[in-house]
Amino acid sequence: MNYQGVEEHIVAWLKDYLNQSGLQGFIIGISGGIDSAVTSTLCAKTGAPVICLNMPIRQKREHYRLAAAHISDLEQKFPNVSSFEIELSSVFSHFENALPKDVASDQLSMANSRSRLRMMTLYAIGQTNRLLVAGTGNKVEDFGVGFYTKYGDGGVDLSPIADLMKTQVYTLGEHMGVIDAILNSPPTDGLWEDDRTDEDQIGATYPELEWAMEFNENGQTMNLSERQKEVLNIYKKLNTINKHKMVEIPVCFIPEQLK
Ligand SMILES: NC(=O)c1ccc[n+]([C@@H]2O[C@H](COP(=O)([O-])OP(=O)(O)OC[C@H]3O[C@@H](n4cnc5c(N)ncnc54)[C@H](O)[C@@H]3O)[C@@H](O)[C@H]2O)c1
Ligand SMILES: Nc1ncnc2c1ncn2[C@@H]1O[C@H](COP(=O)(O)O)[C@@H](O)[C@H]1O
Ligand SMILES: O=P(O)(O)OP(=O)(O)O
Repeated sequence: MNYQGVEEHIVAWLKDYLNQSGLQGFIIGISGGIDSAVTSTLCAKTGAPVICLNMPIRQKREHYRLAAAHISDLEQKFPNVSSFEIELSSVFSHFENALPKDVASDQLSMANSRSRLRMMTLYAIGQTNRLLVAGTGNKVEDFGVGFYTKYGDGGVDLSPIADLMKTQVYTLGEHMGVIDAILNSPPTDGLWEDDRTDEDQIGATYPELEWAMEFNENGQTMNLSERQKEVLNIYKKLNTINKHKMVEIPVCFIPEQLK
């Protein structure tokens, strides 16, 4: 892949969309992971105003530090980048306390609620400052395994890196000078009370999932190893149960004779 060409293409695409939208710039949540680091760097390169938000929710110290280090690096390199830190832990605790006990103790529901609280915050600050919310999803997460929160980190205005596989996002990040600490840290959604990585949750690495996505799309026939069969099963299962995130919302159309 021609990474310089890809960088220039995405930056031009962002500028073009921004011009057509009539808004002023971009806002992005920064987690300390590679996707938000690359997306924010691409947005910064448009020269338009960019706000980076660090939004800890009972965050692991290490994730918080990585996000802060990336934001500081970007602010030093680009005068059009500014940032806020919005501590959401107490808001999240109030929300938890307002919910029925069985919901508040449902870890998956609460993990996704963290993501939705961040989405709400991005749109609040974005609207006041006339900014587009930039999405950070990549191709294998968004269109392969659907590994994101519906209307959480999936609730965005535009998706600059959604046609790049996760491994390509890493290489683009390296090409654009994203800090080593982020390039070297394992992907994690940081939505849980423990330290689980994406690989722990999914049961396969991103390179394995990318292989499965391509294999599945190309309809190849070959002898598969036991591990390849296992990975393909994981991929197909997630792709199927999360299909609803990859298609348009079903609309109940009213037949003409009933109108
Ligand atoms: N990028 C990341 O690494 C990242 C970011 C956020 C979340 N995550 C992970 O992604 C996962 C998200 O969990 P999830 O997918 O269960 O939550 P989700 O909220 O994204 O999707 C589940 C919801 O979708 C709806 N739904 C389910 N089946 C449907 C169907 N057939 N048709 C229409 N709607 C349907 C229901 O409202 C259900 O509650 C978690 O494991 C979380 O840790 C990863
Ligand atoms: N702590 C965070 N602060 C700001 N934005 C965040 C934070 N954690 C996550 N985000 C945003 O959500 C997406 C997806 O995050 P995952 O870590 O992959 O779940 C991330 O790219 C940020 O934009
Ligand atoms: O979306 P991010 O930036 O949190 O990246 P990752 O999922 O690799 O942690």
